[in-house]
Amino acid sequence: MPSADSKPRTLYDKVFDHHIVNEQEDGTCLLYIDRHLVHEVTSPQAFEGLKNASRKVRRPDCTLVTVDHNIPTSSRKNFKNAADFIKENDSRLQCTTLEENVKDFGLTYFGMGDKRQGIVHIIGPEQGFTLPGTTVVCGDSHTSTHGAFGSLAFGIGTSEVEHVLATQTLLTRRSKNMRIQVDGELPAGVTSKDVVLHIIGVIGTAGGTGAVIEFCGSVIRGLSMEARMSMCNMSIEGGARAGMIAPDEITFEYLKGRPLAPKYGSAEWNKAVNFWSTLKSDPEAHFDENIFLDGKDIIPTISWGTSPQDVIPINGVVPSPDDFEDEARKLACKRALEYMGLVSGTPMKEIPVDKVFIGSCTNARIEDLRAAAKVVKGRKIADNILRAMIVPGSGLVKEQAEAEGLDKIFTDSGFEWREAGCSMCLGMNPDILSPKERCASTSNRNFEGRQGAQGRTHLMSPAMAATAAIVGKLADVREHFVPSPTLAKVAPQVDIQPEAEAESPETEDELDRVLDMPADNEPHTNSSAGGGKSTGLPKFNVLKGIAAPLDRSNVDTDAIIPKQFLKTIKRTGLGTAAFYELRYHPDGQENPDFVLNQGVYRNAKILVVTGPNFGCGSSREHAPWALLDFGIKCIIAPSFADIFFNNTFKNGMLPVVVDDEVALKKIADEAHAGREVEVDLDNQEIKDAQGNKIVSFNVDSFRKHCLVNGLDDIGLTLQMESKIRTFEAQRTLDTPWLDGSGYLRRGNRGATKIEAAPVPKTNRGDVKNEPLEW
Ligand SMILES: CC(C)[C@H](C(=O)O)[C@@H](O)C(=O)O
Ligand code: SF4
Repeated sequence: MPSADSKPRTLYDKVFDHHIVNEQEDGTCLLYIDRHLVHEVTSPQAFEGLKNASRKVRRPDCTLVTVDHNIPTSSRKNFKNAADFIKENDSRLQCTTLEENVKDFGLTYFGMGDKRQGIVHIIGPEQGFTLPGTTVVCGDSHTSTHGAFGSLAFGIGTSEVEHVLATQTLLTRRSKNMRIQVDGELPAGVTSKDVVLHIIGVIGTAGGTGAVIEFCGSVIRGLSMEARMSMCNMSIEGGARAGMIAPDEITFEYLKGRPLAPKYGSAEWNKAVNFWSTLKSDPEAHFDENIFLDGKDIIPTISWGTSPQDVIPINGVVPSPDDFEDEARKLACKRALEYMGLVSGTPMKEIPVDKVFIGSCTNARIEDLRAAAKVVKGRKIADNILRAMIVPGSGLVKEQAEAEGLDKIFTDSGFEWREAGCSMCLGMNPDILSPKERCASTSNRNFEGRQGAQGRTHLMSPAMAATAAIVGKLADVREHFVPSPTLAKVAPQVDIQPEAEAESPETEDELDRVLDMPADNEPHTNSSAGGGKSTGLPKFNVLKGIAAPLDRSNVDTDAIIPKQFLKTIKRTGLGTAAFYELRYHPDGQENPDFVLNQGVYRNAKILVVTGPNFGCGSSREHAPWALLDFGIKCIIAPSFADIFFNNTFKNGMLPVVVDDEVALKKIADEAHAGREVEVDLDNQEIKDAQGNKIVSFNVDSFRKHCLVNGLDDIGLTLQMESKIRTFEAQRTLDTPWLDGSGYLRRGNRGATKIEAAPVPKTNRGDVKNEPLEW
């Protein structure tokens, strides 16, 4: 718990240090994970890996599972089971596979028949599963949401999901510290969504790369928990590994009475609050980067383009490529305007809207629905609006909203009142935009095709989306409706009080009791030798081959592999899906202009990207899987988004950062000329076809060691068993409330019973012996 020395530390440093199980000389840390959230899209391959290696889930009591991305949001009045209810074959298969896995591994699951089901980042906080000072992970980039509680919460890829399931730890490195301080006060009508969109406009989508952001200042302190969650949620859109806010009275108030939080008023609660109150940055703590903003300068903000950094105040005009100095930004602006069907100079408020979506893990909490309902109450949506949807973030949010009569307000004004799920945020279910439809959306990503092929997304706050629905155009909530204080400052606390099943200890004596350990009161240990073996990886030493040039910046993982291909339960066969929207025209014909459709590049082994921030956006490991299946084993770029970067190593691929412009140009010239390039990992050099060195590159020594020896890091981590056990024993003493309680207790009492669904066969390779060595 206490730091090794008394150097002033940031909130992030404190939580990180508190969870180190082991630290290697090169800075690779084995971090203990307190909370693991799981959903259907990024878990099937992880569970399959466990099964192939005969491994168990180490801490079922620290794992919570739900379905959210694929499920329909139509009425569940006649719901019996997922297998009958979900009409699309691949979506159904992914959900029933999850249900099978939940049963096989004895995990707590909120399925579609359970009102606690919802978007994974809504239900974690709602249940009190997310607690201050914890490490929280999920195979989902918006895990950053949970940082609003002062937890260190970040998205991981599927290989890392498997690692956490098997070991309850993760191999990671320290991030930089970035502080974003928003002081002063927000003008009326401005919400936390406007603040975070404004911030992303300031720092850019790569601004937080390699860093954890701490949001602070009087504006942040004045926000409700829900508003704080919306902000931390979108730290990933600013490129950060995570976003954090120091816990305070508002946090503790929110946690009171939550089923999985320590019982309010108990000795355990008091002990927890004492600990949580220490979780703040020391006054002298060092931040690698500081951004200071004044709340009064922020006005309702919306996006105009196809990246979350393309934002503008609602009273602005559509920008022109000439507004940007940087060549890459000029090009990106031109392309975005074409895609969005916008003309430079058009006032934003003159742009008509076709559809309105109020939902997603950013803005589908009760407070968001209240803010939208205030705007639409007694008014009708405009005639030109083809469809307006409200998708509550969870069954409990829906129930609460209905108890307050919000559903009636929405349906009276012409909105559809849906069931909980991710819905049109990414359109993995039937809720999608048609080509060229323009949507006012409270979600977090406006990438090309995000809400439906050729759909056009404008990001904004719930009050602004509701205003757009009534006006029929993008509109300023402040001009149309008298702003209420709830839009500006602290909104009322959430009233949701799900039936508590927790039996928190009442006395100090009970504090050393572990409530929810597996039957034998021990974690489910996976051995590193004998019983648990996993697939090794092919070795990576020297790779020589054709390099395909890609002259783009901020290539997002939605572009590398669109959502429709995420419904697979396999890791292989995704090569045809790589860059799908760029490689194929809407009629299915190849686009001859895209590099991977041209001559020698069809056999490229290396991708040379000349713009920064490759792989930003979602955590989908399907992105490296698709590239690998296409034949690409190495990507060279000036910079990468953090999660994508990690995911490539886990698949025996090598991402190489070349930020020297001259060297990168030389490599790109070789690629453009169709000549081979050699990536020599042993010597850490990139060479031309003749073997002449172009540039040296850096790589973490542990990662290199794993790549050149083809090592699987789960096997390596399992050798740390005694250290993990020692850590867990100390954790039980220091923070006993983190050992599962309530419905997470032994035997999963309280969790929904799952009907068996057959597990289809998949084609992951056979288990074979792996080399084990740190
Ligand atoms: C499916 C999942 C991997 C993805 C993410 O990581 O963000 C999704 O939630 C998204 O919003 O694109
Ligand atoms: S960003 Fe959208 S798709 Fe991703 S978890 Fe949140 S609601 Fe679901």
